[in-house]
Amino acid sequence: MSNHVLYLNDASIFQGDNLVLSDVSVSIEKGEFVYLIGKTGTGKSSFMKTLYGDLPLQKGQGHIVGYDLATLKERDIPFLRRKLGVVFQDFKLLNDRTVHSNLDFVLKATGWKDKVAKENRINEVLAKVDMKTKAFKYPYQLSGGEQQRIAIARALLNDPELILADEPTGNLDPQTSVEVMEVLREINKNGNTILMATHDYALLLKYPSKTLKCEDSQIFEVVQKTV
Ligand SMILES: Nc1ncnc2c1ncn2[C@@H]1O[C@H](COP(=O)(O)OP(=O)(O)OP(=O)(O)O)[C@@H](O)[C@H]1O
Repeated sequence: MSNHVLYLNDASIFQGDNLVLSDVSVSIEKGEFVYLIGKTGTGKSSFMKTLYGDLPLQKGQGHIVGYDLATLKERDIPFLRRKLGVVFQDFKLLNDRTVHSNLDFVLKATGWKDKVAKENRINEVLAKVDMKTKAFKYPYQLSGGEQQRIAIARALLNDPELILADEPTGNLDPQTSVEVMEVLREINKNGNTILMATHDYALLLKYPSKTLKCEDSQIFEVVQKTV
């Protein structure tokens, strides 16, 4: 049995008719922490969108957490997303609900009914990001770094097989970026697989790990020099 959570072979990524990436052959194994880098406009977000079903895979093979991207149906997408945790640069929390209610909303939407089980799960994920004391706060009462921790907690609710983080530190200052990165690394050490798109080369140098680069319509693995 292979340990791939993601496997693409000779895949092409399109935005409409516009070919963004071609000949994409990459794989991610269970437990890996993988960076996705590349200049602006080289296709990082398009790649991520293809992985969570926002863009169709029109050419080539792609398998992610047990789903075949080439034959993915509209009705499969919510189920695919339950097996993925997605974290965005702009957090995407619901501002009119408390942290607790943001998390409860996702649990309800993904079929959790038992009240005690929901409370336990909310407490567990908040503990993982060190935010247990902030459950009653509204997102606008939190700093950017704290909001991103909550977004990470939300991504963890359904114990995802792969976390896709699209520039999760893009809106944060350098010190807060390091703190959020420490949270992601801790989660990775505890067994979660993470693919993180970033522009933040300081983080790459500080925390070297497998790195994929988008350039000239291709994705390839780069060998990093450690410092
Ligand atoms: N909705 C869209 N419709 C058409 N073309 C798009 C769309 N979104 C992005 N593109 C194009 O696809 C290419 C890749 O964009 P993408 O956003 O994936 O790059 P990126 O590497 O994530 O950039 P950034 O680092 O700025 O977020 C660009 O040429 C962009 O203009």
